[in-house]
Amino acid sequence: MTTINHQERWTRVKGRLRAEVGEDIFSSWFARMELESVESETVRLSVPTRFLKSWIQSHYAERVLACWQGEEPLVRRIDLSVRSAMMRPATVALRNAAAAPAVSRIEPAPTGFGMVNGHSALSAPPATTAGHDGIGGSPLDPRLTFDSFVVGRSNSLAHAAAKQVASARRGDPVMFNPLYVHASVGLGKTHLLQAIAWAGNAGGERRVLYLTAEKFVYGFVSSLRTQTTMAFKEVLRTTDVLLIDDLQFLQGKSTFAEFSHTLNAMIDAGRQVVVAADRPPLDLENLDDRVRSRLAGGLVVEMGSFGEDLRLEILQSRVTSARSHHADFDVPAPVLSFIAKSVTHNGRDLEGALNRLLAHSKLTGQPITMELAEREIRDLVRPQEPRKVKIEEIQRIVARRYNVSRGDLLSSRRTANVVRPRQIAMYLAKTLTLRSLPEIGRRFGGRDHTTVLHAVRKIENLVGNDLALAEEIEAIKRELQE
Ligand SMILES: Nc1ncnc2c1ncn2[C@@H]1O[C@H](COP(=O)(O)OP(=O)(O)OP(=O)(O)O)[C@@H](O)[C@H]1O
Repeated sequence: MTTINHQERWTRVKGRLRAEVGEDIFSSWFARMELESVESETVRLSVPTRFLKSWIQSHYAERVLACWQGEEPLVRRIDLSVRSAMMRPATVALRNAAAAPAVSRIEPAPTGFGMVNGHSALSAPPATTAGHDGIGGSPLDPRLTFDSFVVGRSNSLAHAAAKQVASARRGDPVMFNPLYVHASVGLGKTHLLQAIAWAGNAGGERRVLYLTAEKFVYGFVSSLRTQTTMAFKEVLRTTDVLLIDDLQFLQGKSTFAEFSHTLNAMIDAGRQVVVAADRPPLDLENLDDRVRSRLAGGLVVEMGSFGEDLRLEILQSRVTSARSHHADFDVPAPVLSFIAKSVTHNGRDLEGALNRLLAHSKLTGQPITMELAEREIRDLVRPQEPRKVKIEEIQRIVARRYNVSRGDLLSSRRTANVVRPRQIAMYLAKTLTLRSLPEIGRRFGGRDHTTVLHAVRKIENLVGNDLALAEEIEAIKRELQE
């Protein structure tokens, strides 16, 4: 069977998984899962971190297998591995093409750590990290710099804030602390954080530490095991700029406490913290209220989805950088426009699409035509998903429509002009988001989940009998989707 067949099947398996577990769970756990190979009865999949691997294995192994069997009954086994951080963007097509070079060469930092201390990031880590494997930073990808980050409408604020953080000098007043960047999968959070780390390195005087949340957990747990917690804390507290990626993956009660302590200590000492996650601080359900509000208390910036212009610019810049290694790699402008129009989801898919064209052009020597591009990227073209709605937006729009304030909706006021809009907003929060009843209650001024349930039932009943209300709610839904 061809690679493309496997890819198509994999796309359908992901569709089944997405339908079964819902969009939120899918994007938290499976969005970064990639197909490595299919060998008779075994499907090999990979994820970027050990944490994801163990979580998927313990919670979703059977479901993943069942979804595969739904597409290919002969499959008996799923083999899940952790792919190297340095291989992140490679695609199946490229990996299977052994002779095909990557779009641009990726060289692991010789130290294997992302700690940069004012010397070259590729030089040995500072003495404080030596000998404490759990304390080093996470690996940095040399391609993820400010130079290769394309700025557009959806990410310009995050980019400007990141630049500001990166260019500050030791002793400068810290402008936004923490800087909290959130975006859906593949929209450039890691790219931006690593760009700060590389730039911090070039600046030369501050100690910048880039850690994935998983590495933070690992560093903390392993330092407990080897009784070097003091060393771990010392490294964190002698860091000038702490960059924490994928915060939604932070796990474990004692780690939360350590994270909270580190965050407070860093901010109170005027040292910079930058956090990236796939959701806003208030939606990080594992963290306690104080940490959430501390995280929300600096600058919170969302990076929205890429517009077509930005996608095209990213593709053009990727082709230019690929050309420095593969001079004869030529993608005609209409093909680039076609990819920018059709591959709408995220940066990883854009890169995947180009990698496939590059692999094809290297292996066959044939020019890249529109027909070839259409064939190669078929499975990366996904139907438009409805826009994700946030509870704050629901509150804002409902409040405006009923001429009350958002504060009224969250307050304990029980006058009729506030009670009904509040119930409508809770009903919409339950039906349009994946948030649980207790979470919705918390977001509506700390109410009990039974109050939310009552509101949802009440509006459900009313909508069945009251056409005007049903139409009003439909209009609010349309406004939320705009
Ligand atoms: N503005 C941009 N300019 C250039 N490349 C980008 C941009 N945004 C994203 N990319 C590219 O898209 C790919 C995915 O980006 P990245 O890994 O930073 O996403 P992420 O938001 O951290 O995703 P995840 O939620 O999975 O961690 C990377 O190859 C990255 O270089």
